[in-house]
Amino acid sequence: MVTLDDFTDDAPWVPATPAFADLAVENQIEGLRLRRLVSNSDGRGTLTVLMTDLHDPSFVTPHVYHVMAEAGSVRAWVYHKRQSDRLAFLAGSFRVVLYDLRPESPTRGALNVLDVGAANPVLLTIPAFVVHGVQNLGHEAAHFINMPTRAYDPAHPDKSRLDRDHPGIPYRFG
Ligand SMILES: Cc1cn([C@H]2C[C@H](O)[C@@H](COP(=O)(O)OP(=O)(O)O[C@H]3O[C@@H](C)C(=O)[C@@H](O)[C@H]3O)O2)c(=O)[nH]c1=O
Repeated sequence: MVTLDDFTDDAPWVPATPAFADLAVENQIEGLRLRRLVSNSDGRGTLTVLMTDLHDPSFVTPHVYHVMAEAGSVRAWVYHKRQSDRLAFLAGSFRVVLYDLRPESPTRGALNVLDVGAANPVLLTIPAFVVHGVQNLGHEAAHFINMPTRAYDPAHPDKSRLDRDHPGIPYRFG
């Protein structure tokens, strides 16, 4: 008869590559943050930590959701007034486009175009009022995770949208 004492405890270990290292973005929009996601892989597959309060008590989330994006699909343009988005891309091939329309921002007018996903696994923090859009560049459905800083309330959805082809934004999704 097996008992709990028959199990072996994992030994303490030190990660070879620290997760969440900050990555630089050219002409980076103020408040935008790009951090490296590190996958631990073995013969069974991979495990990737998307967020943890282990080293930073503020690095937690009240709300997590999964987005399945059809091939070629575009989610644009949108901003939030009360939350930051924290988007985890670690599979597929996505283009994230950000545009700074904040009147007081030191980077007002800046456009950032980021290609992320399996080839560039990142956690992207998008501050409130920063306009953004996400496109699945791949030829099959792909997935990303959002862990915003506030829970989504259907009674008060925090989502402000503009048509993806609006001429006022200097980017066109293909
Ligand atoms: C965000 C959210 C949406 N929903 C519902 C509302 C709607 O029926 C469906 C799709 O929601 P939306 O149209 O708001 O999601 P969408 O426009 O696809 O926005 C997504 O795309 C990227 C670019 C983002 O920036 C995120 O805000 C993410 O929500 O899911 C929830 O039930 N819970 C949630 O937390």
